[in-house]
Amino acid sequence: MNEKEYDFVIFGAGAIGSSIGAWLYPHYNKVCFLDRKEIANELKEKGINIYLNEEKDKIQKINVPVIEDLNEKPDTDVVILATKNYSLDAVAQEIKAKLGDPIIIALQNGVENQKILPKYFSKIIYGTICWNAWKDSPSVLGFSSWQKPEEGKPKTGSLFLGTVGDKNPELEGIMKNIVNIFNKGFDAQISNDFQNTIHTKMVTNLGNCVLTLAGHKFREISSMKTLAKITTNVLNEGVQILKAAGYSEYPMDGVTSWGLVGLGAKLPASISKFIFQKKVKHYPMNSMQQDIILHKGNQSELDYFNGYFLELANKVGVKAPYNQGIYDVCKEEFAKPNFEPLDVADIWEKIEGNL
Ligand SMILES: NC(=O)C1=CN([C@@H]2O[C@H](COP(=O)(O)OP(=O)(O)OC[C@H]3O[C@@H](n4cnc5c(N)ncnc54)[C@H](O)[C@@H]3O)[C@@H](O)[C@H]2O)C=CC1
Ligand SMILES: CC(C)(CO)C(=O)C(=O)O
Repeated sequence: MNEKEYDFVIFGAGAIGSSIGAWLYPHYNKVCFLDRKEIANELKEKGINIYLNEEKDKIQKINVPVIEDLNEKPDTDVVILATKNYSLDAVAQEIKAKLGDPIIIALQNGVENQKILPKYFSKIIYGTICWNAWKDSPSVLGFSSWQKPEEGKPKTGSLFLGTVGDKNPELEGIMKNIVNIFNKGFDAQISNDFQNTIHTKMVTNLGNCVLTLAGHKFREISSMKTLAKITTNVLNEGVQILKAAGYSEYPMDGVTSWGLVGLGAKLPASISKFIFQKKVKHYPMNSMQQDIILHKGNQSELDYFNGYFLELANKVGVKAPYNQGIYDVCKEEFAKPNFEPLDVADIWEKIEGNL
């Protein structure tokens, strides 16, 4: 096949941008990373040091090309946008001003990017990420793969790419070429049903804020049963909202299935906590825990996940008391200058009145 050789810039060398780059760059070298000065400098000096799960003894160092400004790469064909949703508008303006209208691959969780990016760009491919990654420092990256082990194949993550709206044959062709390039380094596939793909993934993201609020993995959890009960009900409401809004499930390896969510909500919490515990092992540290607890920030994607579902619930007339309660508590707690995760019993006390 006659493969087009695109020049890629990964805009945002955080957990997701760095994992994609670390998997791809050794097999396809027309890739460079862009991040803020301090992060860029550390990456230039130390490379990306990547490990799977807790296997820090098997860390792999990959030296990668890094830039601090898009003006250093005026011939960029494709920008892989791997920033959070809350940075997206400013970043889109910068790309527009410096590169015009390149091909964009948007990797955010949620659908806020579908509102923002079409204001600036005409060739947008969206992605749904099926792995969890975190940064111990700008140059040290851990990830958890959800892939079943395959003999002789290193584990990576899986990425589902798709377009939204009317199909544009040129963009579909570009997407196929990009998938072929990505497959040199990691598993990428095309989803012909992108809205259902990203909405299915977002159900899992509804739990991000619960685990952040409760400090899962960061503090003692006084009742795993209560944490499981809250999280499972938050996710189950998400499934009911999506069904009422006409979405259907798009199964992806590692992404919690709607059947399992429903079962978890139906079973007594003393049993569903075991399903919950097994599942969260896939997500050692979700992206919101990284923002709020690890990096001690007060910006998060709460509004683009639970906030979006609450708006949808309102539109389709579905009640979502768990999501509303948790959203309200997170809004208040995450805004505090020195957020400290709450005891799960206190979270329960704050939300149970509204259930
Ligand atoms: N971390 C995870 O496990 C997963 C994350 N996601 C989603 O992927 C998206 C990216 O998440 P992460 O990689 O975790 O975020 P991150 O916060 O680790 O990385 C974002 C990077 O973008 C950089 N950045 C932001 N604005 C910039 C600017 N103006 N100029 C230069 N660099 C800039 C930041 O410095 C940071 O290094 C989010 O929407 C998240 O929800 C999806 C699945 C899993
Ligand atoms: C890994 C996962 C699914 C955890 O919820 C995620 O998407 C995130 O961290 O934002």
